[in-house]
Amino acid sequence: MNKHLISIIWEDEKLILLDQTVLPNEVKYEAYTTAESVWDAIRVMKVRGAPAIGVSAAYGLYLGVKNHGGTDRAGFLEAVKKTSAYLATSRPTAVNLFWALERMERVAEQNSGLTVVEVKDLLKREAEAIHAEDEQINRAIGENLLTLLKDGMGLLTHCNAGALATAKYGTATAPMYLAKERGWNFKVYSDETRPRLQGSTLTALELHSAGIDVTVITDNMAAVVMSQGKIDAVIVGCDRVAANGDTANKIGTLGVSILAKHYGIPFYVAAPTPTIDRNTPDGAGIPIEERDSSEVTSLYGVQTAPPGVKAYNPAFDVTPHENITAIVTEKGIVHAPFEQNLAELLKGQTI
Ligand SMILES: CSC[C@@H](O)[C@@H](O)C(=O)COP(=O)(O)O
Repeated sequence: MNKHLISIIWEDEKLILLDQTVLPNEVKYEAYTTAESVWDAIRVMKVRGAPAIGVSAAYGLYLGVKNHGGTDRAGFLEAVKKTSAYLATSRPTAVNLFWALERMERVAEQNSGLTVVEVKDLLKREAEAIHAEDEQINRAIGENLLTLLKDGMGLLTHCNAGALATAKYGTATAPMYLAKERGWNFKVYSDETRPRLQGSTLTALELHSAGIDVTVITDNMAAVVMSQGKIDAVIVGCDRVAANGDTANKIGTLGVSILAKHYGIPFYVAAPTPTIDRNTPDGAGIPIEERDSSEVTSLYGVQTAPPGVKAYNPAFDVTPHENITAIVTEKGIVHAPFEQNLAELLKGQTI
């Protein structure tokens, strides 16, 4: 991965984020030192992608309480909960946000016997751990995905479940980076992914700059490349996997899954276990973010639909588990029956 394209850096008590809204034209890093500014970076998608949102929120929580004055432990715990609840309102669909915040809150709760200064330090270390673990998780997902793939295959991906969406490697892109290390050559097709263009501005950028063979297509070309036999497997990321395997991911993923089923192409979901939400029984319970309609009616500030026309902009859709060939986690590959096999995979995991 190009060193200039690291999405999250923690340095000198500052969260440094690569502004993903100006890629691929500009590589701009900004430093964040408050929970409010981190909330805003998540909301406007300067940082985006489920794991990256979780990591950023964890640092945001620490930044939000690190200057809390006084030594009153109950007051400090209250501040942690308040900051966590606030950061949780930044975006609704990626469960990693809530998972990371809950993990941070637990550290404060379970160590309430320590001094405020000590708990602050533990919170910082927990955010750093969440950040570091994400890289290991993604590498393991990549290794597991590689067992399902062969050198020379054509792969299709949607949105950006890449290194930019995570600490490193990405989830859906992890096997692509690992294959490159091994001298394998995949031919990757990246859906452009309207309305925010994560596929062309982010996935194509990071794969292309890593020397991986990537071809951008507009979303409405996925069917034709499949019909031409160019795609051997689809690999996508996820924002939340329900207990029965139904998977929320970037808008358009549902359509890609239907196409893959039609053409008999395996459809793999790359899923870190923190993205699996055992408290949501099925896809109908996953909150779907609806973003401003201007994302649909304009592109880079240029109006592309009649002013005043209605537009609908759900940011995610849910792929039913029937369309999924396998959910590939860092702990192993899960096939149907998903409900049973996901529960088995996560047995004993507390959070
Ligand atoms: C490893 S990232 C997985 C998902 O978060 C990704 O595919 C996606 O849908 C990102 O949506 P975004 O709206 O860009 O945050």
